[in-house]
Amino acid sequence: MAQQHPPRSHAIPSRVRSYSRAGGRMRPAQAQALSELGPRYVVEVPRDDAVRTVAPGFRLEPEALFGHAGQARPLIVEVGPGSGEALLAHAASHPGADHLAIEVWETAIARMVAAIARQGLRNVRVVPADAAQVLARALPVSSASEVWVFFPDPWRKARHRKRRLVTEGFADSVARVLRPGGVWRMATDWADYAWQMRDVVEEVSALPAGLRPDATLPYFRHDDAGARPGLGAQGAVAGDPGNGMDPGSPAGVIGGWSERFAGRVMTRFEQRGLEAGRTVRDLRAVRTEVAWEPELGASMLQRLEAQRAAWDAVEREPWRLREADALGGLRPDGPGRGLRE
Ligand SMILES: C[S@@+](CC[C@H](N)C(=O)[O-])C[C@H]1O[C@@H](n2cnc3c(N)ncnc32)[C@H](O)[C@@H]1O
Repeated sequence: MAQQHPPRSHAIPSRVRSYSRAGGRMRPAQAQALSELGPRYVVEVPRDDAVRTVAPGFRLEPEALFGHAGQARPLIVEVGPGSGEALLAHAASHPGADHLAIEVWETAIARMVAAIARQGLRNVRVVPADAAQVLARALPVSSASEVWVFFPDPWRKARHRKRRLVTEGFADSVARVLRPGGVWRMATDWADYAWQMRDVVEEVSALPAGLRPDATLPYFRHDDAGARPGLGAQGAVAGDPGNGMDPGSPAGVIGGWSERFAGRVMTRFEQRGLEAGRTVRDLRAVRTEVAWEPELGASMLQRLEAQRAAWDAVEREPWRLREADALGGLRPDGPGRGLRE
């Protein structure tokens, strides 16, 4: 069946900044690498009203960008790749695929372009902009085979949670750019963020948004399997309450974690989490072949908007908690249902 897309409006992507640094001081060698190599690898992005924003009318054309207009190739998009270790390793071993890094931090971009040039990679380009805006409007619909978000900034404090990148709105944009069958990969070392990611994917897939959680390790609603090593896929039987499994959650269909993505290179962010004794969790969601009915898209947006308004009201008037809970959606004070590590 031909893929149809809902007439969704992405006119107002989040202006909440998910990053703490974009500029900063660079070493002279990094500044030189950026000015010499930037024109070859870094996409020039017309700005909206601030640095790292994307002008509303700007459209990226991946095939033209990689110099093979009219010829579709796999496209891997990494959001916040830092210095690009994972993406560049993948690009080196997959010369037939294009790789797009969307990163805001200039120092990381400078390191990345130096590494691209050093390794002689011809299939990597860098977009220096807020990924929330790039995915929401600059990348074409159904253009990416994979979207990666590894170790996004955790924003631990409750009042900072709203800065987290992985939200329902972001998930909707990921669904927008993924091709049917395309894969969204995530990883984090923060338990409550992992649960937020899982909740987001579940929430968005409960609406007909075209993302399906693709979990291979079942989770336990009442006692976190992911936080208890040894209780992995082998330790649990789907739907068996005797195993502590939530009887209502068939393993591998809803929720849960994925095995570590083999293409994920160990970075200092993962290393730091492991050294601090945190559990690293991978998640995966797949873009379904769902055919969109215009009314479906509209009702989905309406529901999301109602949920957001309800949770906004709770901030002002905390006694509205029950009403907001009844509407569902993500609690802004951090889903993850109280999991601590
Ligand atoms: C904690 S680092 C992780 C880097 C890398 N993914 C890794 O696993 O090592 C998060 C990165 O995401 C970038 N980032 C945060 N928000 C972003 C956004 N909205 N658009 C693009 N990059 C973003 C930050 O600049 C930073 O480089």
